[in-house]
Amino acid sequence: MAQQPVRIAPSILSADFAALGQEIAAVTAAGADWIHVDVMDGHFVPNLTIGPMVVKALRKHSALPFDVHLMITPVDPLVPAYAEAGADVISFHPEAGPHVHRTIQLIKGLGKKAGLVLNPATPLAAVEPVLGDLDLVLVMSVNPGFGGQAFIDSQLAKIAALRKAIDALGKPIALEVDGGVNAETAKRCIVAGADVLVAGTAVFGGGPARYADNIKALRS
Ligand SMILES: O=C(CO)[C@@H](O)[C@H](O)COP(=O)(O)O
Repeated sequence: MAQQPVRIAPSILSADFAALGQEIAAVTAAGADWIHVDVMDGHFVPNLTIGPMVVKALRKHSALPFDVHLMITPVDPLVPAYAEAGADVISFHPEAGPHVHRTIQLIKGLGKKAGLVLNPATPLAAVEPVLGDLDLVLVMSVNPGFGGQAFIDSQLAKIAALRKAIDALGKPIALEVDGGVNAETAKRCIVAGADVLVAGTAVFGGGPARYADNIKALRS
């Protein structure tokens, strides 16, 4: 399926954690398309963030799709809790469990969209055998764990190769990029073929008065 109009998914990792409900409502009003929720377990990645109870509590603050990126291992035991909490898209890493295809089926069986995430050093080959089973592929353009890192240019070639593979399949698989995305790198991601941009610093920087302009700058 051809590249879709760009959707902007603010990463709430860069929001004010003391006011997450208001932050989500504010980016929703400012024109965001999805809400990106980074779930980190403290050992798959060196940071600890958001449990399913928090996702459930946040759900009522926006009607936008919740795009939940699970940076946890093992992943399968916690997928049902995030599905029940209100995730719409659930993405995981091929390194996070022994049976990638089974995890995709688990997510889809719960009525959710399934995504696979490629770290900067994870090759394209990790997604190829299951590409047709996915609703989304997320290319990490930083090593996951923290916001505010610099975009890794070498990931643009991976995005371009995925664009070709998705177009060849002709399926509506979203191609998402996350990490160091700002108005300048966003352009290069879109040219390479991305159609969902995750951004933390570039959306939440400057406070709520800037959110609408920040989102517009990324989209344009
Ligand atoms: O998942 C992650 C980091 O692990 C990202 O979602 C970051 O939260 C993006 O932050 P910026 O690079 O846009 O500041």
